[in-house]
Amino acid sequence: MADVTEDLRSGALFYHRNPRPGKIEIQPTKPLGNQRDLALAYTPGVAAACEAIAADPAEAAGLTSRQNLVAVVSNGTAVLGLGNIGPLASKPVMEGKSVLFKKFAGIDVFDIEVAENDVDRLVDVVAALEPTFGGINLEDIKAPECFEVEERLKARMGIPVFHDDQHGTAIIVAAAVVNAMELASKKLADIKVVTSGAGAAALATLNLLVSLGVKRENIWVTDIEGVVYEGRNVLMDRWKEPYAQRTELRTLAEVIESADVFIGLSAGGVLKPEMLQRMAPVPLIMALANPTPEIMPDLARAARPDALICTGRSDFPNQVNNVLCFPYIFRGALDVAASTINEAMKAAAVEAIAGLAREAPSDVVARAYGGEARPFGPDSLIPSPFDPRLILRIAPAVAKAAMETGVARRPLPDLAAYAESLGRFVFRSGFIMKPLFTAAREEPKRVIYAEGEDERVLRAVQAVVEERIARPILIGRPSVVETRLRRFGLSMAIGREFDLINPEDDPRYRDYVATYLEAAGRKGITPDAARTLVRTNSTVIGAIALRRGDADALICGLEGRFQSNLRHISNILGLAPGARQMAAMSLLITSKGAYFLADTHVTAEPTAEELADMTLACAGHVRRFGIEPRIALLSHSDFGSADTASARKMQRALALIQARAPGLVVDGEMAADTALLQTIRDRVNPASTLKGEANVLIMPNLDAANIALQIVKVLADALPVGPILLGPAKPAHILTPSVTARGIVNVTAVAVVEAQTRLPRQDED
Ligand SMILES: NC(=O)C1=CN([C@@H]2O[C@H](COP(=O)(O)OP(=O)(O)OC[C@H]3O[C@@H](n4cnc5c(N)ncnc54)[C@H](OP(=O)(O)O)[C@@H]3O)[C@@H](O)[C@H]2O)C=CC1
Ligand SMILES: CC(=O)C(=O)O
Ligand SMILES: [Mg+2]
Repeated sequence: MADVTEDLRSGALFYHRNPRPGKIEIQPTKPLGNQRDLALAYTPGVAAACEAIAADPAEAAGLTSRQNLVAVVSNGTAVLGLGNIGPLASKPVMEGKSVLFKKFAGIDVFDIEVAENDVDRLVDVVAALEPTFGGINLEDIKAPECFEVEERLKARMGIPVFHDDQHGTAIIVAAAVVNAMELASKKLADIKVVTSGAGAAALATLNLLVSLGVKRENIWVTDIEGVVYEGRNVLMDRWKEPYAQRTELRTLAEVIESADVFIGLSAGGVLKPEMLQRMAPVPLIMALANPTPEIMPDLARAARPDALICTGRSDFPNQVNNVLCFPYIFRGALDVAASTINEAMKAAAVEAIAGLAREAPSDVVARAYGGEARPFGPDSLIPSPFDPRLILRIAPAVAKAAMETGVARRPLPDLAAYAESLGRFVFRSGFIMKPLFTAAREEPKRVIYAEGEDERVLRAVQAVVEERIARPILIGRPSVVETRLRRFGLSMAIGREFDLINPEDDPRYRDYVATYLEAAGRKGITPDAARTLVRTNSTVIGAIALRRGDADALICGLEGRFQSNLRHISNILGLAPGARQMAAMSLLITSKGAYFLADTHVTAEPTAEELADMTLACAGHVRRFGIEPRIALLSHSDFGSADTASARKMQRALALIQARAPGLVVDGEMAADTALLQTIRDRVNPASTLKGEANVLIMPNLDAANIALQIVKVLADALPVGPILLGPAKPAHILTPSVTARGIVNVTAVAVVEAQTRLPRQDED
C-alpha cells in the first residue's frame, strides 16, 4: 500500500484482529430470557407475525427489522483503488461500510460478498434478496458492469438500489464542486472539467454535474487508454460514449490545459505537478482515488499555491468521500419507505451537503478534529464526516424530495418533527434534554460563564445563541475572546449576541468588591483578599454578578478545584431557603435510559438528614426534565439484610423523606440491582413501594456516588450531564474540567429553567 505508512498498516491489522476478528456483530433487540419469550420470538408465537405478513406484505415493516436493514453487496471487482481483489478480500471494506451505516445513521447492514462476475447471475442473486432488505447498497463493482447491474436491479426491485461508488461519490463531489466554484467565483456553465477515470464513480459524477449545469462540451474524460474521443474503440462502452470529444488530443497532459476542475477517480499518482501548472487560475483538484490519491496534496500545493485541493482520505483537509452521503441518503429513503432513490433525492442531498459546509462549524466537529475545525473556506469546502449535522440536514431533505416526487410509500406527516427525531443518532442527550431546551427557549435567562475565554465555552455559547436558550455573559478579556472567536470561525460578537465582563477593567469593580465583603466579610475574606479575588477569580466575579442580579445563573468549574469553586459560591450566594447544605446530582444518559445519581461531588459522608434534603431537591430537579422520579436509597444492604451503620442511615433517611413528602415514590435501603430490576425486587421485597426501574439513585456517601458515576460513564459509554448543584440560593453550577461544549450547553438549559422556576422549599415537595 503506497503512501500508507507501515505504522498505519500494522495498526490496521491489529485493529481488525483484536479483541476479536472483524468489526461488526449482530445483536438481538428483544429479550429472550424465558420460556414465554421463546414462545413469542420463535415457535409457536412467531407464526402470528408470519401470518400477518402473508396477509399483508406491508406488515413486514412493522414486524421485522427489514425496513432498517440494508445489504452492502460487492463482488470485489473494484475495491477502493485496489482493483479486482475478489469478494473475500473485499470483506473488510464491506464490514467497514456496515459500521459506518450503523454508527452514523443507525442503519443495520448485512455485508454480502458474492462470488459472481457475470452480470445476469449477479442481478439474479441480488434481486432474490428483496424479501430480506429495505434497501440495497452496491459497492465496489467495476464499470461498466456496475451500470448494467444497477439499471437492471432498479427496474426489478421495489426497494432503493444505490450504487454508492457512482451516486454517493457523485453527490459529494458535486457538493464540493458547487462550493469550490462559489469560492473561486466561477459559474458551473463556464468551467472546464477534466477527469482521470471513466469508471463507476467518474461517469456518475459527470452525469450529476451535467444535470447541475456543467456543459457536456466542457468535459474531458481520460482513463487508462487516455482521452475518451469520438471514434475510439478500445475500452469504450455506451456509458462513456456521451463524453467522447471530437479531438486530436490523446493524453491527460494535453487536455488538462486551462481546466478549472480536475476530478481523479482512477488510481494513485497519475496527476503530475507539471500538469497542474497549466490549469486555470484557482483550480479545483480532486484527487479522490483511495487509498492513494492521483496526486498527494503537498505536491499539488507546491505546484499550485492557489489551488483548492480535495482527497478521499481522512488525513488531509477536504475529505471528499462518499461516507458523507450514503448513511444519510439511505436514512431518509428508508424512513419514508421510498421505492427508489431518484434524481430529486440526490439533488436534495447535494444541496444539503453543500449548504452545511457554509454554516459555522459545530463543537462536535471541533472535538473530533482536535480543535482544527475550520469555517467555510479553501480547506473546508465540505463538511467533515464527524459533523453531527449531516444526518439532521441530509435525511430530511432526501425524505422530503421522495415525498414530493411520489416515491415515498410511507410519507412522513411532520418533517420538522422527523428532523428533530434524528437528533437521537447525534446527541444521545437530545431526547431527555428536549423539554428543558423547549422551556428555556420560552423565557431565556442571562447566564454568566466564568471561563469565558475557554474554547469549549465559546463553542457552547455559540450553540446557546443559536438555540436561543439564554443571553450569555462571558467573563474574559475582550481582545482574547475576539481573537478566539475568529480562530474558531464563530460568528457571534460581543455586545450583539452576548455580553462581556472584562476582569481587568470593569466599571462595576468597586461595587463588586463591596458586594463581596458584604457577603463574605465575616467568612474570612479580608478587604485586600476581596480586591484581589474580584480582579482574578472568575468564579468570584460570576457569583457576585449573580448575587447582585446582573445575571440569572452562573456556570463555572472548567478551571480550579470543585471544592474551591464551591466555597466561593457558598460564601457569596449562600443557601436557598430551606436548604441545609449543597449537594450535586449527576445525570447519566445510557443506551438503557437516563439515571440521576447523588451526591456525586459535595458531601463526603452525608447524614440521614442531609440525604433526605438532597433526595427532595433531586426530585424537584428531575421533574424539570419531564420525568417522574422513582427513587432508590442505595446500600450494600437489601431491605434490612445487613445491620450496619450505613444501612441504618439509609433507613432513617427513608423515614425522614416519607414524612416530608408522603407522595414521593421512594424506597430503600436496597442494593443497586434491586433498584434497577423489578424482577429482583419482586423476589427480595414484593411489598416495596418502588415500582419499575429506579431512575434516581441516592448513594450512601460521596465515594459510592462518584465511583458509580465514573464507572458507568466509562463502561457504558454513557453521556454525563452535570453535575447539577443543589442548594445554592441562585442557580450556579460547577462543571468539571473534562466537560465538553455540548455538556456546557446542556447545563445551560438546566440553569435557565432553574432560573425561571426556582425550586419550592424542599419540604413542600
Ligand atoms: N473518494 C471517494 O469517495 C471515492 C473514491 N473512489 C475511488 O475512485 C477510483 C475508481 O473507483 P471506481 O469508479 O469505483 O472503479 P472503476 O473500476 O469502475 O473505475 C476505475 C476507472 O479508473 C480508470 N483507471 C484505472 N487506472 C488508471 C490509470 N492508471 N490512469 C487512468 N485511469 C485509470 C479505469 O480505466 P479503465 O476502465 O480504462 O481501466 C476506470 O475508468 C478508486 O480509486 C476508488 O477508490 C471511488 C468511489 C468513491
Ligand atoms: C470510498 C469508496 O467507496 C471507494 O473508494 O471505493
Ligand atoms: Mg467504494
